[in-house]
Amino acid sequence: MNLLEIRDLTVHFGGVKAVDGVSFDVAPGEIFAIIGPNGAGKSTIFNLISRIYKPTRGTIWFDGQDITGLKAQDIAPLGIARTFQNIELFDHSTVLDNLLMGRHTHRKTSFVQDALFLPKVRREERLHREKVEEVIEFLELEAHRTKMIAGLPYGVRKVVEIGRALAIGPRLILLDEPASGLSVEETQDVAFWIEDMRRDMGLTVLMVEHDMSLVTQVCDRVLAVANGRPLALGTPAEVQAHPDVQAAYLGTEVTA
Ligand SMILES: Nc1ncnc2c1ncn2[C@@H]1O[C@H](COP(=O)(O)OP(=O)(O)OP(=O)(O)O)[C@@H](O)[C@H]1O
Repeated sequence: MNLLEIRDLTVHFGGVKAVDGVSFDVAPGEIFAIIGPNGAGKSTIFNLISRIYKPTRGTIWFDGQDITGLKAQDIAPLGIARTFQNIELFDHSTVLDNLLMGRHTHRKTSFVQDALFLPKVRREERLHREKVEEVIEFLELEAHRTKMIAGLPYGVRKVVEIGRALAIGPRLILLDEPASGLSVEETQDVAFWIEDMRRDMGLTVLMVEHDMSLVTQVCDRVLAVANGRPLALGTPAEVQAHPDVQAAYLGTEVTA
């Protein structure tokens, strides 16, 4: 069974068909990319999956459940985490606190229990900290754990953004342009982490990315979109060679 099934996904903003009849499946353990020129509708597909936008038409199924009608806050507890193109962290909190905030979606204790700091609360708190420490170790963030986000270089903030999503403990992670603004070396680190997310954490990865060298290196399959419409679906090599994809990119910058 597929982990994610998207059927005929469509959203119109006034006269703009931002996403128009997009269908694709993502298998458990797959690393899948959505590519396309600027304004193609890639981030809008992410916003539809994470229920920030309501589709005009179409359905989204996750792990056999129709999630099309769910609220945005119900998505993370199901096991879907995401990063944002424009990093969304708390600038005046530490790396550790930002990652711990990612865990809040799992809080099972009540406000009163928290205030009294009962054994159940202490146990839960310990579990959250253990999970966050695993993420810090995985992403090699030890040197930055008590630093404020605001003072960190862009490349490190980008990694913390991935960490915040991982701290949720998802089964599916949506990465919105994980390599944008990164150096070649930093992008290579991201490539290794994405592969390790699958191998060591059993994650399924859906990403939007412009950097075709990263896509080619890590992705099993790619969906190309333009003007909200699907253009081609297949391996990175098949999609890159597709005439409609090449035509869509004509006159735009593609990093290869
Ligand atoms: N909330 C919104 N209201 C109106 N139009 C929107 C909204 N969100 C997206 N759009 C429009 O939908 C289209 C697709 O935008 P989207 O951000 O999904 O593209 P993208 O492929 O992610 O582009 P980029 O690679 O530049 O990030 C654009 O024309 C955009 O202006």
